[in-house]
Amino acid sequence: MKLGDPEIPIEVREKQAMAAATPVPAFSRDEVKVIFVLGGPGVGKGTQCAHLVRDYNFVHLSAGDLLRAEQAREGSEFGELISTYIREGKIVPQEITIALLRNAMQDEVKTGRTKFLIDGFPRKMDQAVKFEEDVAVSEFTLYFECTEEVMLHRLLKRGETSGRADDNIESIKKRFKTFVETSMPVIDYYRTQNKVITVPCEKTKEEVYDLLKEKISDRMSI
Ligand SMILES: Nc1ncnc2c1ncn2[C@@H]1O[C@H](COP(=O)(O)OP(=O)(O)OP(=O)(O)O)[C@@H](O)[C@H]1O
Ligand SMILES: O=c1ccn([C@@H]2O[C@H](COP(=O)(O)O)[C@@H](O)[C@H]2O)c(=O)[nH]1
Ligand SMILES: [Mg+2]
Repeated sequence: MKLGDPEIPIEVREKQAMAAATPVPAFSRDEVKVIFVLGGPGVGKGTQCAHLVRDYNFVHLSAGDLLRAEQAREGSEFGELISTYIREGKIVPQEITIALLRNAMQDEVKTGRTKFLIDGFPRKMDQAVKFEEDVAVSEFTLYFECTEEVMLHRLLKRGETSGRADDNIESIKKRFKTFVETSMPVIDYYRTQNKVITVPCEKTKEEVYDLLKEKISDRMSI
């Protein structure tokens, strides 16, 4: 049976037509530029993204922030699930996170903003594959690197005021484990494609940003 075949029920033909009309991925590399921002918990991804937004007019989409907003949204059917996954340092099923990212990107593209820093995503191989198939192909990945000792110190300090349910020692240990076991393979995967720019993050925020700018200076015309 072919698309449009009159033997196929009308509802099925309508669905086929809609699927055929939706481009895959939703945004081409001409329409949007996507940079993934990865690194261990508390390494400074959000901090460095804020600098890039200030200086280069990127849209900063933190997958964690989008999940926290969805968790807090009244009437969300995923609120409890997200809350549990975040506390346990586990990766929320990709369908939820990708839908949130896709919607947020669509809103921005409508207003003409097309350069995205996607922070803290993809954290698991299935997310990487599905996002690039369905939403957009990334230009490259920024990988912020630091020792666990330094990250732990930063997270515990942030936890004094952040109010985040996962800035406590039990959750932090679980987040580190998830990062090593589940997220590092994503970085390794993009490394095999020569799409990773690694930035050491032990120094001060300003020193890290100077190094970051140096490392991406030839990519900022995107
Ligand atoms: N280079 C740095 N030196 C010292 N403190 C830093 C540095 N970079 C970030 N911080 C601080 O460390 C904490 C974590 O930074 P940030 O929130 O940017 O990390 P993150 O990678 O986005 O964390 P998460 O993975 O939990 O979202 C914040 O309190 C931030 O102010
Ligand atoms: O793609 C993602 C990104 C994040 N999560 C969950 O959110 C927390 C917090 O993320 P931050 O980037 O540290 O703000 C993370 O530990 C995961 O539980 C996710 O599931 N999927
Ligand atoms: Mg963050």
